[in-house]
Amino acid sequence: MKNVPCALTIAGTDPSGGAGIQADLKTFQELQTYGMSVITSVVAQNTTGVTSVHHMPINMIEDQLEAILEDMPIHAFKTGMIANKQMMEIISKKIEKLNAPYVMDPVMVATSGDSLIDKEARSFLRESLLPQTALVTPNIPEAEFITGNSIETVEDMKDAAKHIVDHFHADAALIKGGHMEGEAIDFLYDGSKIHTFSAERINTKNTHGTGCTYSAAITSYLAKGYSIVEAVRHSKDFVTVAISKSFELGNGNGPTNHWATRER
Ligand SMILES: Nc1ncnc2c1ncn2[C@@H]1O[C@H](COP(=O)(O)OP(=O)(O)OP(=O)(O)O)[C@@H](O)[C@H]1O
Ligand SMILES: Cc1ncc(COP(=O)(O)O)c(N)n1
Repeated sequence: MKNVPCALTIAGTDPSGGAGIQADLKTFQELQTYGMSVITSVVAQNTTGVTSVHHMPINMIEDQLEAILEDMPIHAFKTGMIANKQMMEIISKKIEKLNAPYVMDPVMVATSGDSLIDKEARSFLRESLLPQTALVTPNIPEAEFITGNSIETVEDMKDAAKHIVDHFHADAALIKGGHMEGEAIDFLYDGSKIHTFSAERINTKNTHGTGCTYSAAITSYLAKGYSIVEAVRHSKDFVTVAISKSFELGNGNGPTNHWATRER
């Protein structure tokens, strides 16, 4: 079979299968996109939190990227957890060669509250990687860090989306409202217009990996050639169904159900 959409994730791992590389590959597979992965860090974690982290040596990250670049087509790619500035520098150097829409999930802190990237990396992400993105998908605390402004209302969320595009030169910004009260409402600014995506809030604690799953779904749709607005629209449905049918597994925040859309 030729002309299969191919998507790449560059991220950390989750052996419990709900977040990181594992969530991304499950999502790519569900959306019939050929999935590939570059591992930045091996993270010992589960639904209750992170116990330890082992960072890949920088040359291993570079070699993994080169192995794919030399041999495989890439129609869209995403980044998740990139723990330090040295990793970001090597990824930044390859973006031109990757030559495909870049979706950044600016992962900083896990649902469990554990910090996943260091302070220097947060600044590098904002100053150097963000301007190269087709879309960035911060949750509220991440958007607050990027803009330096506090976000309390939906108007603040819309302002943050505009601020990220206008000042940090992402092509588009999607501010996710999972951490707000009430409706699960997200705002996308694409440089010309604010688009609103909303869903009823599902009463569950099982939200481990929602951000990873959402950005992986968007990457799949971009690999298939959808516009940013249509990719976000379909992915919002995908993540909402995955949360509504989430698994009661583990003792902490359980994982979402990546195959839920199939059964609808
Ligand atoms: N309880 C919920 N019910 C319905 N939708 C939700 C719920 N929680 C989060 N969402 C939606 O899930 C998507 C991910 O949003 P969220 O703000 O939780 O991202 P995140 O914080 O990056 O995720 P994570 O929890 O994986 O770190 C968004 O579309 C958000 O609106
Ligand atoms: C490797 C990795 N990447 C990202 C997350 C964030 O996901 P969540 O906030 O849902 O735990 C995570 N826990 N682990």
